[in-house]
Order: sequence, then C-alpha cells, then structure tokens
Amino acid sequence: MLTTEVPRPPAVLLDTFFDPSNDLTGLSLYTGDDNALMPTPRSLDESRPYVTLTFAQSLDAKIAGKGGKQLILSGSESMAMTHWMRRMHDAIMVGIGTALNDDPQLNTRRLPPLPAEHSHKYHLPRPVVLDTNLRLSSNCKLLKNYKAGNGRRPWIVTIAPRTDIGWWNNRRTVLEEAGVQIIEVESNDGQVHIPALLRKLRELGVRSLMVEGGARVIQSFFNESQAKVFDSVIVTVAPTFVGEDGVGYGANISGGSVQNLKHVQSALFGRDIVVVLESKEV
Ligand SMILES: NC(=O)C1=CN([C@@H]2O[C@H](COP(=O)(O)OP(=O)(O)OC[C@H]3O[C@@H](n4cnc5c(N)ncnc54)[C@H](O)[C@@H]3O)[C@@H](O)[C@H]2O)C=CC1
Ligand SMILES: Nc1nc(O)c(N)c(N[C@@H]2O[C@H](COP(=O)(O)O)[C@@H](O)[C@H]2O)n1
Repeated sequence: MLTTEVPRPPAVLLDTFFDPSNDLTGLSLYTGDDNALMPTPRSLDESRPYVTLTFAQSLDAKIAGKGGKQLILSGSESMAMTHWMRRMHDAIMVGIGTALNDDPQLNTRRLPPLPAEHSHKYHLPRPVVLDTNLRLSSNCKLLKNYKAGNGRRPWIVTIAPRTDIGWWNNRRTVLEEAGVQIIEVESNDGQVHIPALLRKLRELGVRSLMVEGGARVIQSFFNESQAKVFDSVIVTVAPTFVGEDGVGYGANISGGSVQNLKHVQSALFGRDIVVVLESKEV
C-alpha cells in the first residue's frame, strides 16, 4: 500500500479539463512510456485534439522583451502550474520563432518530486515545433533531451516546399538524422494550415495539445476563421510592465474566436493571476 500523499494538479486545471461529475479520486499521475491510459482533456470533436492556448503576459500584454528577449514573467507558483498543464497534455507546440529564440525544453521538471515508493515517472509531453522552413537547430535542447532519454522525440510540422527542393531535402535529412520526425501538412498562405495540422496530430494519436506560443502562433489560433481550433485559453498575468518595446500578441487579433470566449475562473498563484477562458460552442 502507498502511504505517501500523491502530488495532484492544481484545482483550476482539474476543473477546466475534466467534467466535475467524473470520479477523479483514482487519477493516476504517473505513466511509463505508454500514456494511452493517462487521463487527459478530450475534445468533443474527435477529429482533432483538445487544444489549450496558453502563455504568460505582463500587465501591458507583452510576452517577451525588446527584440524578443525571453522574459521569465511567471513566478515559481504559476510556472509550476504551467508544468502541471504540460503534464496533462499529450503534446506541447511552439512556433519556430520561439524554438530559435528561447531554445525551450518543454518538459515537466518543475513538478514536485515523486514519492520514493512510486516507480513511475511523470508523463513527458511530445514537443511539436511549427517550422515552415526547417530552421530548427540540430543542437537544440529538445534534441539533446531526447537523445539523453529525458524527452520524447521532437516533431516538426512543416509544409512541402514549392521551390528550392534540394536545400529543403538537405535540411530534412540533417534534422531526421539528428532525431526529429518531420510531418508535412497542407499550407495556408505559406504557413501551416491550422485545422489540417490539428486533424493530422489527432490521426497520429495526439488527444490533447497545449499551444505555448509565441506571438505569431497565438495570433494564428485566435484569427483562424474556418474552424474552431481551441477549447480553452489559460493566461498567466504577471504584475509587471514590460514597456512598448516588448513583444505583444494582441495586434491583428480579429477572429470571431475571441468573441466566443467566456471567462470561467481566475485564480491567484503566488503574485500572478491565472485567467481561464473557454471557447463557447458555436
Ligand atoms: N511569455 C510566454 O508565455 C511566451 C513567450 N514567447 C516569446 O515569443 C517570441 C517568439 O514569437 P514569434 O517570433 O512570433 O514566433 P513564434 O514562436 O510564434 O513562431 C512563428 C513562426 O512559426 C512558423 N509558423 C508555421 N505555421 C504557422 C502558423 N500557422 N502561424 C504562425 N506561425 C507559423 C513561421 O515560421 C512563423 O514565423 C519569443 O520572444 C518568445 O520568448 C513564446 C512563447 C511563450
Ligand atoms: N508560463 C510561462 N511563463 C513564462 O514567464 C515564460 N517565459 C514562458 N515561456 C514559455 O516556456 C518556454 C520555455 O520552456 P522551458 O522552461 O525551457 O521548458 C518558452 O519557450 C515559452 O514557450 N511560459
């Protein structure tokens, strides 16, 4: 019998991702390599994953500093909440702008240590990078972690090139040899077509997707007009101002999806406010 208390995700995430009528007392927090049985948010539309759009911003709605400088906006409590969210999704996606700028790890290293008598590890989400021109560095932390056995194989989602096939094929070979799996999706105006991307990820077994940014990717999800492409938006608001030189995501947000958001809950994590909104059914 296990006597040590099992760490559990924050209530705000359990409330958002699971029906309160579900009995979660037996919620298994750990999985081995096979995450098929792991509880994860599920979309009512089975042709795509459940999608959570999430990021941290300042009071003046900036997500990075001047010239894209990465900022640690979240305090330790809300950052741990973000890592719980990572734990609860099958995959985490960022754009190549973020991958090149921040060299992120996208893992769950800020979760509380597991009790010694538990043999399983926390589930590690699949890293996914939206990378139209195959620019990801073969030396990035996502690949280093994968090779060291500390992360899943990263996936790049790209579009088929229209010109310069030789260069593209070379990049493809370099990245595949470094450990990346390349997934081709149809294009929309030279970028990855978001509804097609979601269908493809679901076909590949992804039941839940956390979209962590950056600015252009957030805008693309908010502005997608052909289909509903996200279910919830979880924003960490840090009590700080960045100033007008910082990177914002608010410009050009015009899609109907933002009008369809309803506020569900706000919660205090240390000094930060975490705001949860859900996409209304349309
Ligand atoms: N505070 C926070 O929570 C976060 C902040 N950031 C910050 O965001 C900045 C990076 O943002 P961006 O430069 O805007 O890059 P991004 O990470 O949004 O990537 C954009 C790139 O992704 C590719 N892409 C392919 N299909 C796309 C599609 N359908 N829509 C949009 N992009 C698509 C394109 O090459 C595009 O240039 C960095 O400064 C980073 O620190 C990034 C993530 C979270
Ligand atoms: N939740 C949150 N708070 C912040 O203050 C942030 N800057 C971010 N950034 C996102 O997290 C990625 C870095 O992840 P690792 O720490 O390397 O695992 C970064 O690339 C952004 O996507 N998020």
